[in-house]
Amino acid sequence: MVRELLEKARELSIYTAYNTNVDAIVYLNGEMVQRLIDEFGADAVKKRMDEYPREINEPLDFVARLVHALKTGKPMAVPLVNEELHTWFDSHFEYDVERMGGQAGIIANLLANLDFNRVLVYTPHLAKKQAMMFVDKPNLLYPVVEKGKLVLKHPHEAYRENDPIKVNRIFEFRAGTTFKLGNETVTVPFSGRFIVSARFESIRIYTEPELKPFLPEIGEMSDGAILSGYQGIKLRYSDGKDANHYLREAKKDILLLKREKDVKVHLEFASIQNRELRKKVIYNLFPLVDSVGMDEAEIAHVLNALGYSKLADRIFTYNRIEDTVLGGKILLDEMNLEVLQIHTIYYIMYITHADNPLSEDELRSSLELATTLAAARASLGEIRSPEDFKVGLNVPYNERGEYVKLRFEEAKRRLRTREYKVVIIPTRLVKNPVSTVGLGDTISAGAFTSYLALLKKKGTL
Ligand SMILES: Nc1ncnc2c1ncn2[C@@H]1O[C@H](COP(=O)(O)OP(=O)(O)O)[C@@H](O)[C@H]1O
Ligand SMILES: O=P(O)(O)OC[C@H]1O[C@](O)(CO)[C@@H](O)[C@@H]1O
Ligand SMILES: [Mg+2]
Repeated sequence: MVRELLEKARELSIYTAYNTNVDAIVYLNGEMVQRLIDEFGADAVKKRMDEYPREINEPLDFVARLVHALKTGKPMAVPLVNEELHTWFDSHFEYDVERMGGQAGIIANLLANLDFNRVLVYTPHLAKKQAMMFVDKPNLLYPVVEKGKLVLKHPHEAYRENDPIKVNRIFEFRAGTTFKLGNETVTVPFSGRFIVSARFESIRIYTEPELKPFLPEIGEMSDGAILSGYQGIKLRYSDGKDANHYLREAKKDILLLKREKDVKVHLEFASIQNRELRKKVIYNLFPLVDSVGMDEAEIAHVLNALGYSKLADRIFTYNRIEDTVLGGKILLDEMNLEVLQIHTIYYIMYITHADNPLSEDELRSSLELATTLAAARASLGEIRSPEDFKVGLNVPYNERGEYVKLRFEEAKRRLRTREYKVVIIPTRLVKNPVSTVGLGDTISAGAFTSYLALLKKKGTL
């Protein structure tokens, strides 16, 4: 069933924008964390953890937020705003791997390798190094404007020498890693990643003015669009531009994509530390898109920005299904989304209104496809061909799978869910993943494209 669904999804053409970067990955072990804590002293680290810096301005901010992420085992991302820290990072870490990062980049490579009909990827900054991180597949194209016309080229042929390049540092951590924080012994509860996201002036999230008039044409030639990277917008820039400017442009982009045809748009949410910016992204963009995807830390942050701080704290601390369903319902209704997808370490959930054309079984099969793809990527590091999907089918559901289903049935009984379709599946969880960064993007790409394929089968796309 999921295999056939993947076949169907592969017939689609997808547009994806905006963010790409280089992910420089470090695999953390206990000694490395211990050295960092010892360098600054446990007391200083704890004090800074209490202050909870939302940006990385100096090394101690990084160590404090990293240790906090390790204690909770939650996927977190914190912006690096001080360019001078590159030297500090480079003197402290050797990068084990460099690979394509950014939702748009990861999703483009994934869908291209799965042999989708066509994957059109747009990123406003395409330096040669970045371009070369795109896979060499003929179905992967980048839009350029030549002599007033839209031309589609492979990213390898479309790079611009002088474009800036953005490097994010990814710290992969594994469940069971231990270290001491003063008298306390910390054991990392879940595997995941901590992202130090580069946030510098030179990187902007937008569509170049020459390309913008072609967005309706791009929308028309696509079955769906997956947009992400808004977390990279800064509140203010030294040239006087601000987040309001970029968000207004982002809204125009979505409306332009939908102008000739109501192409379905999925927004992949990512962590936004700054509450003001988070709120702006949610209020400006969520009402314009059809589908949103995010992880458990992100739904908690979103609900917090919408004023549901108690519920947000509960989700962040306990990750209870009942709270996530409640939070999901609130978000679906307040933003009037068609579909909301939440991925967590133990389960993935869809929430739609009751009039969604897909049945609960169909929605579940879309999530099955998503977790199977993520399991394949976690096992292999990369999905290089449609055949790799099979690897995911051999990964068992996580050990809490039955418990997840039980708690979900309980939650459904307790909460009013008649006006909604809520479905949940346990994740297929790889014990020793090659890496975890990008697994959420993989889930969302698999979920959204299979959702579209199912709509198409029903004649409602
Ligand atoms: N070891 C693993 N095996 C399979 N799936 C995993 C594994 N670890 C995490 N996942 C899935 O990946 C998701 C991570 O998503 P997210 O936090 O959005 O990551 P990213 O933003 O880096 O893509 C988790 O919610 C979980 O469903
Ligand atoms: O917020 P940024 O800096 O665009 O980075 C997004 C990060 O999220 C990922 O796309 C994973 O979801 C990473 O590859 C990347 O480093
Ligand atoms: Mg994510």
